[in-house]
Order: sequence, then C-alpha cells, then structure tokens
Amino acid sequence: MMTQRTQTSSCTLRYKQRFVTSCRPLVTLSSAAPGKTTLGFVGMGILGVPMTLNLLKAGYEVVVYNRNIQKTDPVVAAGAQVATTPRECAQRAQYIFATLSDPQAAISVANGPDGIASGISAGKGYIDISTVDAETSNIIATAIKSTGASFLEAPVSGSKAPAEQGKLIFLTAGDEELFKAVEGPLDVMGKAKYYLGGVGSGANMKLVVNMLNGSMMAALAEAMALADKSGLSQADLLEVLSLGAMANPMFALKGPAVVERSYPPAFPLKHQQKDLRLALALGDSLGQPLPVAAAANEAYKMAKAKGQANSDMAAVYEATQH
Ligand SMILES: NC(=O)C1=CN([C@@H]2O[C@H](COP(=O)(O)OP(=O)(O)OC[C@H]3O[C@@H](n4cnc5c(N)ncnc54)[C@H](OP(=O)(O)O)[C@@H]3O)[C@@H](O)[C@H]2O)C=CC1
Ligand SMILES: O=CCCC(=O)O
Repeated sequence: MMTQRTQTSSCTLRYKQRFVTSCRPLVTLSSAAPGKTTLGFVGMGILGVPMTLNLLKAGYEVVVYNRNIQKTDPVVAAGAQVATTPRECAQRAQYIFATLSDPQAAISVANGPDGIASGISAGKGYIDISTVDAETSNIIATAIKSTGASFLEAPVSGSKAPAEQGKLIFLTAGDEELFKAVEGPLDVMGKAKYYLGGVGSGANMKLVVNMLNGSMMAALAEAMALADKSGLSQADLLEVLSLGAMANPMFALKGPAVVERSYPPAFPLKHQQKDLRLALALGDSLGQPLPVAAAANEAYKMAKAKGQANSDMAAVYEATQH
C-alpha cells in the first residue's frame, strides 16, 4: 500500500549507474527531534511555506531563507528565524531542506556564491526536495559531499493541499543514514517516504510520475474541449468519468477548474512543463520513445505561450482553445 509511512526499495534504475551512489558519511548523524535539532528551509514557495509551517507546528526550530524576503512573512509570523543567505542557513541549522523551482535554481542555491555548500560541514545534511533531473542532483550531491556533509534528494508527489495537510509522498535517494536521521521531519511533512537507492533514483522516479501526471492532464483537457465543441456539458463528462474505471483524484481536482476556466496555482504550469522536458531528456538518454509525453509537452508549451506559465497546470486546457 502506498499509504505506509516507510517503504524502502532496492530499485536499480539503469540510469543511476552513471552517477555517484551513496557514500559513508565521515561523522555519524544524529536523529532530528523537536526541541533538539535546528532545521533549515530554503525556498518559501507554494510547497516551502506549508511544509515549514508544519515543521514549526511540530516543535522544530526552523531557520528559513528565500530570495524574495517578503515570502518569509507567513513563516516568521509562526516563529521561524530568517537567514540572509543559503550559506547562513546551512551554518545555523543541522539539516537543511530546500524546495526550488528548477535545476538552475537548485544548483545556484546549493553550489553558488553564498550557497549551501559554502556553509555546510560534516555532521550536517542537505535534503533537496526540488524536482530536478538526476544530473543536476549529482552536481549538487558532489558539492555537498565534498564538504563532509551528507546529501539526500527527496522530491515529492503531492501538491499544495497535501503539503498543507502533511500528506506528501517523499521519493528519496542518496545517503541512507541521512534518510534515517530526518525520518521525524519527513513524517511531519508527509504520509509516506521511499528510499530508492543512489543519487538519481529519486529524481528519476519523480520525473516518471510527473510525466504521467502531465500526460493525463493534457488528455483530460482535450477530452473537455471535444465535449464542449460537441455541445456536451463538461460537468456531465466529469461525472461520467468519476463513476467508471478512469475515475481518479487528479481529474476530480482539476476538472472543475477547467469548467470554470479559473486556474489559481497549486502546481504551476511552468513546473509541469519543466518536468515533461526533463522526463523527455531522460527518455532520450535511454533511447526510450515517449510519443505521448512529447505531445503533452507541446500542449504545455502552447499554454505557456498563451500567458499561462504561472497558472495551475490545469490551464493546459487553454492550449486547446483557438
Ligand atoms: N507546487 C506543487 O504542487 C509541487 C511542486 N513540486 C516541485 O517543487 C519545487 C517547488 O515548487 P513550488 O513550491 O510550487 O514552486 P514556487 O514557484 O512556488 O517557488 C519556487 C521557489 O524557488 C525560489 N527560486 C527560484 N529561482 C531561484 C534562484 N535562482 N535562487 C534562489 N531561489 C530561487 C523562489 O524564490 P522567490 O520567491 O524569490 O522567487 C521560490 O521560493 C519545484 O521543483 C516543483 O516542480 C513538486 C511537487 C508538487
Ligand atoms: O510535482 C507536482 C505533482 C503534483 C501532484 O502530485 O499532484
């Protein structure tokens, strides 16, 4: 069952063999516990704010950093402290989490001037929750581990509401000792956590999952457009789908947004298109044809060109309208 709190896997994805696998940390890591461990959190976006609020609610001391400092206001009001750079965040906290837009942002925060790698050291750990490709994750892992610190990639399945409810699903890979050390915080933020092996396995799992997510939403958008053009009620179509074998929580959540053509962002469309782009690159690197995902990617690119980058991914529907 996917709802169990811990799931380990000896998953051996071919892709991971090209990259570093976990190394033994030089210093034993202590288990994170409220009242004992200071956590860091970089990236106060749609996911970062509710995840941090849940850590604070659970009694952890949290030091946060965000490029645009105003976005730290809700967590500061709940008791978080603010660092002025990722480096300072890494200096003040033992385990530092980050959730950042894309590979460029993730590398810049981890490896850039005043980045995490310049402030972290042995006995600490960096947990990157951003959805990135395995190559990016390995670049970050190499920089972090060169300091003696540990690294865990931990992208999540789930969106804004699961982040608020502490019901995310962590797809982790990297240093297993760090995975075990941060089980407490992961359980506060999520309903399930998987340890999938060496660096890259978590990133690849996340890209596979989100490739399907993006393709399903693009297919729903086309079905809704065809229903409308045929003079059918889109609400009726959603009800028919909800009663049969194609019923799923994503259609139930995103379908009404399409009916109303209102897309407040839970999962921004630009991030879904980034994930399709990265999944297609993974497919290219492995010689795996992905024609459905490639077509879906074009639909998201069209929606972006129509000004929907920051809307919810459901706005891919706008790509069907001419
Ligand atoms: N929203 C969702 O439903 C889910 C998102 N994800 C993934 O999690 C990650 C975060 O998503 P989400 O919270 O929605 O994203 P948001 O767009 O809401 O937030 C992105 C964060 O990244 C920061 N950032 C971007 N570029 C830089 C940079 N160059 N240097 C420093 N900070 C930077 C932003 O800072 P600033 O505020 O200053 O711009 C912001 O804090 C993404 O990789 C996404 O794909 C995964 C699962 C679900
Ligand atoms: O990366 C975002 C995934 C969205 C979801 O799992 O609902």
